[in-house]
Order: sequence, then C-alpha cells, then structure tokens
Amino acid sequence: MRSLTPPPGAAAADRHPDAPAPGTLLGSHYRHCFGCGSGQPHGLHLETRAGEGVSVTAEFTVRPVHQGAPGLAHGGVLTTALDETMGSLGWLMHVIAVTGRLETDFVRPVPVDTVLHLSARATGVHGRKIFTSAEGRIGGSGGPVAVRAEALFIQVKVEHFTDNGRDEEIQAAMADPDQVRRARAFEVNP
Ligand SMILES: CCCCCCCCCCCC(=O)SCCNC(=O)CCNC(=O)[C@H](O)C(C)(C)COP(=O)(O)OP(=O)(O)OC[C@H]1O[C@@H](n2cnc3c(N)ncnc32)[C@H](O)[C@@H]1OP(=O)(O)O
Repeated sequence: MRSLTPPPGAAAADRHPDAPAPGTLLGSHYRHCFGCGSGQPHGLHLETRAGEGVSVTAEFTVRPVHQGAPGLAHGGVLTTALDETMGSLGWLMHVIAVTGRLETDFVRPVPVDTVLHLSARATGVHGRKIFTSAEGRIGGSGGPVAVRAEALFIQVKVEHFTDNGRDEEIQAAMADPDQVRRARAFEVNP
C-alpha cells in the first residue's frame, strides 16, 4: 500500500502569488463536471471557496438522488465530494492535477438534507505529487466529523485531457473561451 503521508524531503505546498484571496468563490473548472458543474442536473454542485494558505472550504447538501441506504448518503458520493474539494486546491497552486490515490474514513452516517461542511488542505509536495487531506463536518464547520480523506494528486499537463478525453467534449471545451480561461487559471506560471 502506497503512503498518503508526505515523504521526508517533501516541501510545503506553495500558494501561487495570483491565487484568489481567501473567501473568494473558486467557481467550476468545467461546466459538466459531476462535482462542481452547473450543467450536471444530478451532480453535486459543490461551490468551493479559497481559504488561507493552500486550503479551501465547500458546502455540499445531500439530496435524495445521493442516497445509498434509505435516507442516507451513498459513501461513494461522499468520497466524490471530498475528491472534488481536494482537487480544487489546484486553483490556489496554479497547477493541473488529477487524483492518483484516495482513502476515505466514514465516521458517521450522513442523512439526506444534511449540509456537509467540507474543508481541504495540501499537506506537502514532492516532485509532481501533491499530498492532501480533507474532512466533512455536519451541523456547521465546528460540528462533528462525518467523513475524512487523504489523497495523492499527480500534476499533469493539459495533454492529459486532450489526449485521453472523448473528442466530442474536448472539441467543445476548446471552442469555449470561458473554458480556456479557466484552464489557464490552473496553469503554472501563465
Ligand atoms: C481544465 C482544468 C482541468 C482541471 C482538472 C481538475 C480535475 C479535478 C477533478 C477531481 C479529481 C479527479 O477525480 S481526477 C480523475 C480521476 N483520476 C484519474 O483519472 C487519473 C488516472 N491516472 C492517470 O492518468 C495516471 O496514473 C497518473 C496521471 C495519475 C500518473 O501517471 P504518470 O503521469 O505516468 O505518472 P507516474 O510516473 O506513474 O507517477 C508519478 C509519481 O506518482 C506516483 N503515483 C502515481 N500513481 C500513484 C498511485 N495511484 N498511488 C501512489 N502513487 C502514485 C508514482 O509512484 C510516481 O512517484 P515518484 O516515482 O515520482 O516518487
């Protein structure tokens, strides 16, 4: 099992000088993203906000379409919310990164209609690897932890998407100036 703890020699994650100020809503990186896109009717519609350093917060309301057991959130959906929240740390570092490995602890059940208060931070960087952690609390940002996760993101170039994504969506994304602008916001040293 490969560790999700930054190895000895890992650097602290750097907040990019042009990162949005703490409190700023980060917006969606892609309109059709299941995690954050407004164009996905059954998506999670997460809205993530920049925090201090390399950290973010988000709120996720569990809806009936997110059920696993009767009246309770599906664990995979909660993991997706954590994944998306940690993934959005790239906005603050100006890097494009994808999830390589993710481990979730489900601490307590999360009923439908719950607002999950999510927070995530980068815990270290080693080469292309970005180590992150996140948690989701219920009843407020100081409430009890319901889920927590650690994940390893790997920095990739934009070709990761253009070479591997289905052509139809890639062409549409590249023809959308808004999408191109958002992609640039992730790039290192634009
Ligand atoms: C437009 C805006 C877009 C913005 C896009 C934002 C999207 C956010 C969406 C939410 C996040 C997602 O769900 S993303 C979607 C889910 N994830 C994916 O589809 C990724 C699929 N996997 C891959 O494409 C690949 O395996 C990669 C890119 C992750 C790694 O391949 P690679 O580039 O060839 O790199 P590789 O040399 O293998 O690995 C580099 C280093 O990472 C380590 N490493 C690699 N994989 C793992 C792993 N699973 N667990 C541990 N460690 C790993 C290696 O040991 C190595 O360490 P060392 O030798 O250097 O020490």
